[in-house]
Amino acid sequence: MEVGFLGLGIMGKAMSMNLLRHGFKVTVWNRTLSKCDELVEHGASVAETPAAVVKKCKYTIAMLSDPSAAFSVVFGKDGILEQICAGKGYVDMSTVDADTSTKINEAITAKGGYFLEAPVSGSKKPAEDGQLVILAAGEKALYEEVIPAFNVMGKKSFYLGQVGNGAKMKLVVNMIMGSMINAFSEGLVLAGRSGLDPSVLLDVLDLGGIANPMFRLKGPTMIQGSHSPAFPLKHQQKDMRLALALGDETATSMPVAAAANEAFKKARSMGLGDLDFSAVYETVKALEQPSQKN
Ligand SMILES: NC(=O)C1=CN([C@@H]2O[C@H](COP(=O)(O)OP(=O)(O)OC[C@H]3O[C@@H](n4cnc5c(N)ncnc54)[C@H](OP(=O)(O)O)[C@@H]3O)[C@@H](O)[C@H]2O)C=CC1
Ligand SMILES: O=CCCC(=O)O
Repeated sequence: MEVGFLGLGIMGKAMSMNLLRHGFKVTVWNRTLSKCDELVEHGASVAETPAAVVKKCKYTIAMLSDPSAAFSVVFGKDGILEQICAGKGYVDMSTVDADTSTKINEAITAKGGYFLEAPVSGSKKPAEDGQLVILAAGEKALYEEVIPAFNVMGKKSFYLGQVGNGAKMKLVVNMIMGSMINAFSEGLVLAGRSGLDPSVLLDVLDLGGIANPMFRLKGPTMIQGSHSPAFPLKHQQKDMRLALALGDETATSMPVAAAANEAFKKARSMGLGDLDFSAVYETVKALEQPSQKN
């Protein structure tokens, strides 16, 4: 199977590498073209523009940073719309909001193409290991045609119906995750300031009812103050912002998520946006220690 792949950031690089490893013919494009070199070493072809990828491939997958990037590769000069036509499919796996996906779907289908949104749960390591959870919605026929690629990139694919449902599911998941990492950060700092060993807290948490892979994976590196990016904090803040907008649309009160978003914004203002989202811990640590006198 031949596929195009747009966007070779942390996730796109790992996902396209996986496709190559499993025998797919992959044509890649990235805004910063030099990032294609490593994929070429592993057998990929390169195209100069998103339009050139679509011209060459029946199916094109994208994994881009945010709604603005997703729009840019579709509607911009040399973008997808210049070549998409009947018989070609476009699969956007970026995390965006339902409105962005809907507008892209309308533009692609107006040209006769097929569209599927397919954001993913799981980070750098699951992407490298082909263990993502894929949240697809849109054209069912396209979903069925690209299942071989999803089976290589992920451990489970959900088909969620109409365009927008994949984006919404992904934002709900990341809203929960963003709130959890904030509560976890506060717990680690509270333990330390209460004279407890945060490492022992990790052991206690891991044996109880709120044990989870995220605490297990991030806890030790957070305690060390190491936040090498797997999921950049700026993207987590984007997801909180989009989830809160979904809360506005549906009149859903989310005070916990709103507070978590403020912490991610604070982290960005401290220059931590390109670090892992676990760096939100540093904002809690940075807050002045309360006076013991009162
Ligand atoms: N990292 C993670 O753990 C996960 C991330 N996601 C989501 O996946 C998407 C990608 O994440 P990730 O790989 O971590 O992000 P990165 O920041 O590592 O990569 C972003 C990619 O988007 C490209 N890009 C950014 N702006 C534009 C633009 N205007 N036009 C064209 N290309 C652009 C970048 O190109 P360039 O190289 O030129 O900058 C790069 O290829 C995001 O939506 C994120 O929320 C989902 C699940 C997990
Ligand atoms: O969007 C990023 C999700 C990261 C994860 O699921 O661990």
